[in-house]
Amino acid sequence: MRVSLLGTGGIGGTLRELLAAGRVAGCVTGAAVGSRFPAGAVVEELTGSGDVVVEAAGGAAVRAYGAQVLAAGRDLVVCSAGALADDAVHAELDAAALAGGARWTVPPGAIGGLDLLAAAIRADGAADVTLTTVKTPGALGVPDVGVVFAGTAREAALRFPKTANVAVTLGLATTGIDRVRVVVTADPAARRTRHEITARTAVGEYRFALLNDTLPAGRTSAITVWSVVRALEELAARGRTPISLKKGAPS
Ligand SMILES: NC(=O)C1=CN([C@@H]2O[C@H](COP(=O)(O)OP(=O)(O)OC[C@H]3O[C@@H](n4cnc5c(N)ncnc54)[C@H](OP(=O)(O)O)[C@@H]3O)[C@@H](O)[C@H]2O)C=CC1
Ligand SMILES: O=C([O-])CC(=O)C(=O)O
Repeated sequence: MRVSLLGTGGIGGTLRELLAAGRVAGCVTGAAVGSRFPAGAVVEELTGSGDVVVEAAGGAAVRAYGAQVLAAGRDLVVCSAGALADDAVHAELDAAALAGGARWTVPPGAIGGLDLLAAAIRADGAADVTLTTVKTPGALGVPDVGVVFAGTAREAALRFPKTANVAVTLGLATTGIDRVRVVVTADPAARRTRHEITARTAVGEYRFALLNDTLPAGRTSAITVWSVVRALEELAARGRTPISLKKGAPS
């Protein structure tokens, strides 16, 4: 499977190295496009030599190119899940995927436990899901310390468009981005990014604590790269059948 990369920063650049080194089973490098690539030629470059495109370039890139990639019949792995806090973007990707006969998916990225939570919320009864995130003020882009945000996952994505992707991913996988509660704390002493997910469901109570090393730039959890690797390997093994989550909530 040929993998094209939209974004060549922390995630995309590392993926490019892993693909070149043969570290992604069943996958080879397609195109790699950074922000200086001529905008009018991006989609052709990505789709011309890729069966699947990994977006690791930010919400604006999802909006600009995501639907075009899908409409061209190429699968899309979306890292910048925060863009999906805009329902119109979500609907646009769905429509383009239908038109192009392609699939799009959001890998778990910097969090986990979503398979269990997506199962548990299907049981009859109420479910409360909360994400508590601790990052450095620098990673969050805030001057303050302590609790800097409390609200829904959708609100978190609006407040932190570059660094609340996991909130939206959790929302999509579970009770929805308007129901999942998010608390964000800025801690200058945080040596790792901490995400804690707690869920009370009809069939049990769950707590996942994730302590992630970051990529050198200090914001993105390194595990995100490996989450994409796993998603790509599964896509390759299953002939581009999507296996990661997009929407875990029952429809
Ligand atoms: N789902 C998850 O769990 C996680 C998601 N993320 C998200 O993944 C995305 C990538 O993260 P990361 O790699 O750390 O980010 P970086 O900032 O390190 O890299 C982003 C890359 O995208 C490029 N880029 C920006 N705009 C465009 C564009 N319009 N067209 C093509 N390339 C573009 C940048 O180019 P240039 O350097 O020239 O500006 C840069 O190479 C971010 O949106 C981030 O928020 C991050 C962590 C976890
Ligand atoms: O959700 C995000 O944008 C990124 C994040 O928290 C992480 O990498 O741990």
